[in-house]
Amino acid sequence: MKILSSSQIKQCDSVTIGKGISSIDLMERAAKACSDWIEINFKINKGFSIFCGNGNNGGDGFAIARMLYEKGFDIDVFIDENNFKFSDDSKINLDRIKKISGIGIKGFSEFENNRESVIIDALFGYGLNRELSDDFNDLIEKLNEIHTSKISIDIPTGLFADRIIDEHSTVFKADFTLTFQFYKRSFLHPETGRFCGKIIVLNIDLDEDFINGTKTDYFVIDETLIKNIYKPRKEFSHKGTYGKSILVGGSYGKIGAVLMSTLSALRTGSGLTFTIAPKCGNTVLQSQIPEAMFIDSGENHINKIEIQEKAVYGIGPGLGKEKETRKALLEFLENYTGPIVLDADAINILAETQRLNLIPENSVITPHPLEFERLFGKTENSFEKIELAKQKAEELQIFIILKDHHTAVVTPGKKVFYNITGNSGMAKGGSGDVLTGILTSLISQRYEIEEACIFGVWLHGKAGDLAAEEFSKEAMLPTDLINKIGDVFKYLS
Ligand SMILES: NC(=O)C1=CN([C@@H]2O[C@H](COP(=O)(O)OP(=O)(O)OC[C@H]3O[C@@H](n4cnc5c(N)ncnc54)[C@H](O)[C@@H]3O)[C@@H](O)[C@H]2O)[C@@H](O)CC1
Ligand SMILES: [K+]
Repeated sequence: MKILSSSQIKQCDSVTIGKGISSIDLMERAAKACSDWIEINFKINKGFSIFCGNGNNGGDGFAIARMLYEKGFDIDVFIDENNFKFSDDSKINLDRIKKISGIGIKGFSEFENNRESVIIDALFGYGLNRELSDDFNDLIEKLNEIHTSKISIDIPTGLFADRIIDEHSTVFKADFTLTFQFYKRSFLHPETGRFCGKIIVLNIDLDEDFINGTKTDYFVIDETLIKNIYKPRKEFSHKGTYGKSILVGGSYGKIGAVLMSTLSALRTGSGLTFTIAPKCGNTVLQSQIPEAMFIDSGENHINKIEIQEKAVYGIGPGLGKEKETRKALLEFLENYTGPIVLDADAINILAETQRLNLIPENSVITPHPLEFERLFGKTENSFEKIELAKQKAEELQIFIILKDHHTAVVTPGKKVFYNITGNSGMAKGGSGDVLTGILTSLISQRYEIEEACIFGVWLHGKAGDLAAEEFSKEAMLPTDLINKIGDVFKYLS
């Protein structure tokens, strides 16, 4: 799914309006999508306090008020008593509710939290273009202190669609954000996304030709995209059809890391799977994963990485940074040109030796925020981090998978794909090792690298979501996630 900027969304709204639907009817469609969703999901709540601004976001609020009232809910609407200048469509919808005697319309200052009503924020949407005034800040701070369910329409008021906010900004803190047609970038970054609660994207049939023809660097990985990428296994095939994955890692005390990568590669469908690890890992690897072949290298840490033909390497899990291991990695990179997945200590070694130029083109690196910083330096915030990642991905012609709550795949063509599967139960040592195995396996099965990255992060998160469902976020382990990979493939096929 494309992510458009606020000015592109505005244009998209205008183009849609230019092609036959009036703006007031488009607002009606948007409000209907919201009120239908609210009716289904807030059945047991009787009352709603709806805070409306003066622009079209407020207009949505007035129309939602009318529709929820018609569905039998108690409604109070609150408006800015110091500003009676409304946008045209907002004014029409305000006039419509003025005719309904059962809907109370009051000033913001008249709001008293004297009943258990759900609060709906229709103050500002994508039209916000400057910091909020003190009056709005005070109102939002007051609303944020109230313990009741809160819903934002389109965007939590105080957030901009596609940029960072000052860290002291006041923002409405929603439990649900009902947003129209597109994710907004700010929903996907940690500094701003924390205000959105659960995000519900409501389709309001904006003009498809405009959306298809609009250029953007930013995308959300959705199931439509995944279903286009996923290649079901062919019946007439053999193990050679599904490639050769070689997982390289492990050191004394950290054999589990490469074990999990290897197992993940197998569970993702790799045809032939090898592990290069030090001898101390032989017994555990061979007994835990009889399907994988073991190639030893060193006693307690890797001292050589053998080059094999037609293989895809995933290097780094549990690797350690011993002098001999560093040398082995650099030597390997000097002599190998195929795509590689580099993670964990492989990334740290490259950062410390500043040998990033050795990474073959079209390789994948999977840094978490701290590893990214070691590689490319500090940034002020996560929006800047994405921009720096785009620049580096292009410069080095590699794919950067920036691991975070919403992991982002950054391509050498400077496209950014945000992942929305996954959960905080995956914030545990070992999850990254699983991702390395999945990615290596998908690339070895001849998925295009970009597709492998997109599919890999989605699959990893989805398996994590299934593991959390069964075991809880607290108790789930990366090995539980590996055991759920099969269920994700079943879900897809
Ligand atoms: N026909 C359309 O264009 C549709 C618009 N929709 C709604 O309309 C919203 C966008 O509406 P608008 O463009 O009217 O904008 P908003 O309602 O978000 O903001 C209203 C106006 O307030 C002003 N403003 C910006 N920052 C301010 C600040 N800090 N303090 C005070 N005033 C400020 C701006 O002039 C802005 O246009 C969307 O988020 C969505 O909710 C939906 O109804 C779908 C269709
Ligand atoms: K809003």
